[in-house]
Amino acid sequence: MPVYVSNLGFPRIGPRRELKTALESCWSGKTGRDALLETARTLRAATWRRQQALGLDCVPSGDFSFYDQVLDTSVMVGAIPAAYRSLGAPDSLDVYFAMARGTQAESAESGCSHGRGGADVPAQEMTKWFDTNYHYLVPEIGPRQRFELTTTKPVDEFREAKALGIHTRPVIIGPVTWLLLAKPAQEGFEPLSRLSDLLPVYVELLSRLRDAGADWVQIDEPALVLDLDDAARAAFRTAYTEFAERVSGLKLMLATYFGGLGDNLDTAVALPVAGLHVDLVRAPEQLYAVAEKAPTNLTLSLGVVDGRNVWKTDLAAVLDRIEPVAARRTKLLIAPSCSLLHAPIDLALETKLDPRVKDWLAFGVQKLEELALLGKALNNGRESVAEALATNAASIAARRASPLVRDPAVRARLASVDAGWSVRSTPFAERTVMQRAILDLPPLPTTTIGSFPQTAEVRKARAAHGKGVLDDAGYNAFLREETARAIRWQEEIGLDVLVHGEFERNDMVQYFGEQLSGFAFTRGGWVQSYGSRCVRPPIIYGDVSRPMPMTVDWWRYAQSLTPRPVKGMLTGPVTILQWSFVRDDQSRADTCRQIALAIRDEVTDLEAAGAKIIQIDEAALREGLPLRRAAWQHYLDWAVEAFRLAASGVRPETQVHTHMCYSEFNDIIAAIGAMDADVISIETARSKMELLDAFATCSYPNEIGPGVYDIHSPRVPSTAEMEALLTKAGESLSATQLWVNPDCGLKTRKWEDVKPALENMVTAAAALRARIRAY
Ligand SMILES: Nc1nc2c(c(=O)[nH]1)N[C@@H](CNc1ccc(C(=O)N[C@@H](CCC(=O)N[C@@H](CCC(=O)N[C@@H](CCC(=O)O)C(=O)O)C(=O)O)C(=O)O)cc1)CN2
Ligand code: MET
Ligand SMILES: [Zn+2]
Repeated sequence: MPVYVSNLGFPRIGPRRELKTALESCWSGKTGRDALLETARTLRAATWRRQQALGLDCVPSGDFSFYDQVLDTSVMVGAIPAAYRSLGAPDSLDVYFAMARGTQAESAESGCSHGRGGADVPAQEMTKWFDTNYHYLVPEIGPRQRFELTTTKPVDEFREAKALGIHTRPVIIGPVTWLLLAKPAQEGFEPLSRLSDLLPVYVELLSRLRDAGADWVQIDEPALVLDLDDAARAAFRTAYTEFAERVSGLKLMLATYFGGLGDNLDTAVALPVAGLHVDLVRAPEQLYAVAEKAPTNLTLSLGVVDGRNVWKTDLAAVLDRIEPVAARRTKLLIAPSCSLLHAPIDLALETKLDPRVKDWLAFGVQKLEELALLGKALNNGRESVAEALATNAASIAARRASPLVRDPAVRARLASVDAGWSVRSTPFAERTVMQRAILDLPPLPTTTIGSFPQTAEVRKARAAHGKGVLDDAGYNAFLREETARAIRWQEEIGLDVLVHGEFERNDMVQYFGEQLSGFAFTRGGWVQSYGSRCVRPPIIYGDVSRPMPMTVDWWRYAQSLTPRPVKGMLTGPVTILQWSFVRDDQSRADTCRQIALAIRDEVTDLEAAGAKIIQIDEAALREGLPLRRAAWQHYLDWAVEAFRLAASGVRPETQVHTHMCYSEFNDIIAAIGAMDADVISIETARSKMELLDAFATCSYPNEIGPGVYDIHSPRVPSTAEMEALLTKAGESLSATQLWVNPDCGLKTRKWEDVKPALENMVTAAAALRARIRAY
């Protein structure tokens, strides 16, 4: 039996972000719904045809989404909270986009929204998909949730492909993972307890897929790589036994990814499914155990090409490992480790990359080419593709031997770092006294997280500059004007600690990546982050250093305009690491330490230029946490150490801030304390300050700015709302500890929302100050 070549999912944004453009155009009312549907159909067709042309035996369908695949699943099974149901038919795009984005902002926007009547409904909560920078919309499940098949999206898309003559393997999210990702609609409730009510909907869906002609269905259960309790393991047995008993004539490929099955392996191989996909990139060591334990009639899908990174696969090394398995097993597939959702689409579009580095890379399309090649080598012998294998081997060898990846100066410097480099010279209790004397801020000082709106004008100017249409002088003058306006406005409304606004930055990671040595960056290597929002993660291919100051001139200019302190604004080493494609030839910890030294240089340069406050954002610290608890401590040790290495080169008078968003702090509060930032700002508005419990319980000693303004929504919070949140914060923390700020940066918002919101925030802080003074 041959080895089949398959894919688990392809990016849906389109090679030129066609879906982003169509979505935003529709949301803004510029184009209608039909145009959006048409773009989506065209993209799906092109994606299927392309994969078929690449020689895949197994092309996925159902991996398309207008916003998020978890939201698709929620809507499909009817998990639509009451607030959204009044906005339209449950299977309509009105309801779908309302769940994704809330409704207040769109009340003025026509195209995609009909009959909302100015409803003010917030979006569903968004959080990170496992350890990726992709966000999903969190399902909300209560005890009375009625499940019913509300859309037949997977069936529709299967038929759509079939009509084009392409027989696909539909992809759906499995019921157990979906329930484990859900949050309870009321405290103390366990969404997983609703499994038996959910299963009939899945049975109906699977039956319909079979009736439509599907023979295999890929059912994603990445939760199988997490630490699971007995109840969760039992849920897997219940669900898949039910499917085996109630759906005949359909084979399920149970897909696991982002890690090894570990102690869930016995559970997984015992499930009555026809196939099991395992991630052999994150967990290569599990190949032996999986092959050993999997019954011979279980089709194995081996994830041998990295779906989470951009490096060419060492094809000979993969063949060395797979050939012995292929010789012994008859039912075998090869695939990417996970869906290609997390990879950029096509390297061929990168015309400006250093050709030496480009030769080491494979994006989504190239990864599928690698798989096709591996399939030929396994089925027809390596000699049948000898030339292609030799070319691949040459690229792998060139990268390994390249002087581009090693910088002796960086290595020598890192070797000379001693423990003293990552400790502030003075303890916080003494630093804070010195900082207070210098900064002379009122109690409850107000500030923002850094970015101000990235308006169309700002992006256009940058695009024009990139194309050479706007020269350096013109671009700089434009950015200075934006910055000056932002500074003036912050002074006017009475913010205490100002920011320059980050207008010069395309993205908080890419901006630094473009200036650091050892990094490459792409023109079109977009990856979806959430909805229509995308990022171009830089590629770290070599040792990292900072040839020149990166932010000092912008800071200096902004500070020259005002007597109030302007924060120096940097992205921290863990976040730069986490949101880049990282080299796979050394540990993440080592790469992170190199970045930390580069940021440390920037920190000390900002201080030398006169900055009294420097913020080092570590937005991704929590998401970098390994999926398995056993690996946490090791990660936290090196991640915190890297932050401290970046932050500790300054005098005690210099105040170091950090910022984190989307963080569940309870589990990692000790590590956050160990970062020893003088001030931390965190996202707390949506959770109504619940996050602060962790800080209060551990008597967190340093200063904290709990976000009082949810920036992910265009809604303008009232003064009373923010005052109430601050009062609540004051109950768990001391007033001398508190700062007042939004949840996160304001780059995705519009000035017309930001202005009243921040004015209200300043008023709320003033009201609270007055109350404190009255005591
Ligand atoms: N890397 C990263 N990850 C993160 C965040 C983050 O800020 N950065 N924040 C959190 C939430 N995630 C987010 C991810 C993306 C965006 C975002 O706003 N992305 C922008 C792109 C940002 C960017 O790179 N902008 C470039 C390119 C802009 C662009 O599209 N230009 C046009 C032309 C310009 C025009 O005419 O409009 C083009 O190149 O085609 C720039 O400003 O220079 C978008 O999708 O719209 C926001 C939040 C978590 N993860
Ligand atoms: N300084 C950054 C900003 O304000 C921090 C964002 S965290 C995703 O945009
Ligand atoms: Zn943030």
